[in-house]
Amino acid sequence: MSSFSPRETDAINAVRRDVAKLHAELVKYNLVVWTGGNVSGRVPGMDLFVIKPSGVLYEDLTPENQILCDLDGNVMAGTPGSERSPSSDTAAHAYVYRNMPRVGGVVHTHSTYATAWAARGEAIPCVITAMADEFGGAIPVGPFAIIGDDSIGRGIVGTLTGHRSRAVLMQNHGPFTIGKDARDAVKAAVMLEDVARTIHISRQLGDPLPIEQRHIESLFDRYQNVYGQPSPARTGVPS
Ligand SMILES: O=C(CO)[C@@H](O)[C@@H](O)COP(=O)(O)O
Repeated sequence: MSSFSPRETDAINAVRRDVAKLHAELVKYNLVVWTGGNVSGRVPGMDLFVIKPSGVLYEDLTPENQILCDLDGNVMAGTPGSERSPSSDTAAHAYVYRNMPRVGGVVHTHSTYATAWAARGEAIPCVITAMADEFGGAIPVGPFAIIGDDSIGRGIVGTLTGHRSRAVLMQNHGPFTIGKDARDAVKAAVMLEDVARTIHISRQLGDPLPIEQRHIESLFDRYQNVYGQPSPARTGVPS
């Protein structure tokens, strides 16, 4: 039986709420069919993460039936949801959290266009400014890996460590995305599918034109550091 302080319990429950709610975004943006995707979130300050239960329909997901795991992917006994099996990809998510300490969220989908690129084992070239903004360059391909052990996680970490992209196309399988938190990882999955579709269509019409690296650099820097509303970190003003 796991026991946590009130502060730890609050932190866990906040991630449970976020992760449960964020699965609806996968449906909203047509990134999944049936139960074919998953979201997880690291619990800040704890060696724990929350992930969806395997095979449960998105409309049935609640904060209480999310599953709390340690960074080895073991379910924390006696915690809400622990009576169910965690996502099939729990080992992959856990491997990412163990080996990429700045990652706070992981998402996996089989979104159509990104998965079509993954089936070809082809990186998505950075030929539109939206990709430069969000990913800072091409979307890389990770190795073919069978679900069930650390293989997929090793492929994600091996591909994305030191890479600006928050998305990787696991060959013959589909996209995995990472972020500073679960919401950021979901955003990466949404934006990935959008650029995968656009560039696929462009390729049907001809050869897309490359963007000079210096322009990719300036676009990425602007989007990551200027775009949107001033953040408290930049202004010190609480939101
Ligand atoms: O890709 C796969 C299986 O190959 C899984 O991620 C997908 O079916 C979702 O499984 P879970 O419901 O998260 O266990």
